[in-house]
Amino acid sequence: MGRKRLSPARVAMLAVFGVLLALALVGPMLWGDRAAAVDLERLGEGASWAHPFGTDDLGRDMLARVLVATRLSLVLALLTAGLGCGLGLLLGLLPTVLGPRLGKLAGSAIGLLLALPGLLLALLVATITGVGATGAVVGLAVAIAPAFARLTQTLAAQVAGSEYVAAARMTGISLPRLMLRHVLPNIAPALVLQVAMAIGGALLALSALSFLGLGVQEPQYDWGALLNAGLDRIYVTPAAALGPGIAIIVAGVAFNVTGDALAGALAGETIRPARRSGRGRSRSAAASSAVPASGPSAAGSDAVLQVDGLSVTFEGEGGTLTPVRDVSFSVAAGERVGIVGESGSGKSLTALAIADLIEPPGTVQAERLALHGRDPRELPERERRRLLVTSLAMVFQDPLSSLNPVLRIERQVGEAAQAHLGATRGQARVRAVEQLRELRIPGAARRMRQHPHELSGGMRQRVTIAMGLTTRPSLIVADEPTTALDVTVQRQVLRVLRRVNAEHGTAVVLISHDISVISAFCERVLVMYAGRVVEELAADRMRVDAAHPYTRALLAATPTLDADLDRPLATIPGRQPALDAVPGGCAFAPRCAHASDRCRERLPLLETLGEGRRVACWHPQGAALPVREQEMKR
Ligand SMILES: Nc1ncnc2c1ncn2[C@@H]1O[C@H](COP(=O)(O)OP(=O)(O)OP(=O)(O)O)[C@@H](O)[C@H]1O
Repeated sequence: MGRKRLSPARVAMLAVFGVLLALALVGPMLWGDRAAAVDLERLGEGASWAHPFGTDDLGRDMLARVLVATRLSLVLALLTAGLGCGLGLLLGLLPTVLGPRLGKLAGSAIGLLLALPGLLLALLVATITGVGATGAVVGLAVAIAPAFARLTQTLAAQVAGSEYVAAARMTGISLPRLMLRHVLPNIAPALVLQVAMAIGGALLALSALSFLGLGVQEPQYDWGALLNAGLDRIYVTPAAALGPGIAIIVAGVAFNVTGDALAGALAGETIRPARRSGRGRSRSAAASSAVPASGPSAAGSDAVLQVDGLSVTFEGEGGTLTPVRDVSFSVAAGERVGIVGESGSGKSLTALAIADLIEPPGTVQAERLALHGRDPRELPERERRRLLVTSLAMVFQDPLSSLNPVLRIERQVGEAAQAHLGATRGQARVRAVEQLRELRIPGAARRMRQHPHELSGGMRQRVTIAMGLTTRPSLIVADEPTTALDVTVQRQVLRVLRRVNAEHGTAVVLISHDISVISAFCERVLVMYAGRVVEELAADRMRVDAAHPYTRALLAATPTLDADLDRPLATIPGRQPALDAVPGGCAFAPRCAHASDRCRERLPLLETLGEGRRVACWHPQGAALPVREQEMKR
């Protein structure tokens, strides 16, 4: 990324800002005596060579007083903005930190404070704390805080909902660390600009209060107090008011421009917009975790993952939606299982539920949801988090939004090792380089120093996989990991996953809407439709064994090497039912050529047809399959 050039106007304002800071530092030392020197022979004089801004009522040089007042004016403005923004920051982070219920309360409190007129609030507090500089600073700080809190709240909510924060949460890091490392750095550029504007605003407001006699009191003086003194004689000797007036305006603009430049520089260096998937909700990220060498025990089964009766529901204003219904499956150690289905069939929510990443108002119900035989929901919070973090790695669709834009690769890849294996920063770094090398990422040591935006899409995805593998996971759930990548890079990424599976025996659940990707990569496939698993079968037998009309339709819509190129590809007529209109019987019935009245009225259960083979259909196609009567279950 090329460095953006500053415009001449910005450079000039930055120079002015520097001059103001220098004046604040040395002004009172250089001109303090002259500013305090009373000259009874030159009372209230106009502009002259000796006194460019004239003199005040006691004959003191106005220019010297304006220069000396720079320090107090700036210090008070900085204090006000610092206090106000600090209060606002704490208040604004509360909704994110406190969780949904208490957070809502904190959000309402911010709304209430915002509704109060700022100036009234400032005057009220200033009256309580007493007229003077302290009262003005505290009063204005309280007035600034609510707006800053609302901005912080909005920005933090955006970042907290991002995939890289989900990824960081999967590493099990503590809340303060999550806020400090992942949330605050990403909202900083917008906040810096706001702080700079708050300083400029505070400068004006403090000057106004001093001008009204409510701010700085004699013998101290700031630009506002000088303006007050000069304004009395504005028609006689306008220069006396001009000096402090110009100082206030120039300083206000300089702060705003400097803040803007600083925010731009921060944003330019750190944040680039996340590439959206273009498929509704963009979801991608890498969440990482892994199993330690000892790993959780398989508790009498070699299933890495066991899911029984999993449903995900969302309570909304229009009622309850259940996008995932009664999903059951297991994954054995070292197995490669695919989940395929059209967009909206519930694949990703299934993955998120497994990783405990469903956010309220979503809820997860399951008879069993066990990793290595242990159901995280039955464990105390710390153990639950640790089991998840040390058993499961997730790789999502868009690698750019999976990675925290402000952190170097080394910090992100090493994070799980630091948080859960007790690795020091140095050890985590070594582990991270090893991991990148293991994934054959060229120039691993150099990559470690880079930020996500400096890597190509495929490289980023490999880094997100590396994040997940740092602590040797026994299961990787990869949700559309190649959808955002071009075909060549897709192949490289799948090859990486395949190698990890082969070399470390890591089980992989690969989620995709592309049945050809799934059948090429996986050993076993689950086909999902409208939130349910409708068929499970061996990947290499798909074209022979597929019994559900939906699976067959998906296959027919995928070109094969021996396909007749003159014939158009088959498409599946109709569309999946909306979540609030899933029919009572088989959800695929309205699109199915074989549907009967029974299909429309009664829900077919997922029946076991043999080892690793299940189908939920009243009229399974292909080889002689029994058509079973089943109980209706919704
Ligand atoms: N937070 C939510 N609130 C309500 N509905 C949701 C929420 N998240 C997802 N859904 C809905 O649940 C259904 C299943 O979503 P999911 O993302 O699991 O589908 P998917 O099969 O992974 O599709 P895609 O590949 O497009 O992501 C969709 O209709 C989706 O709109």
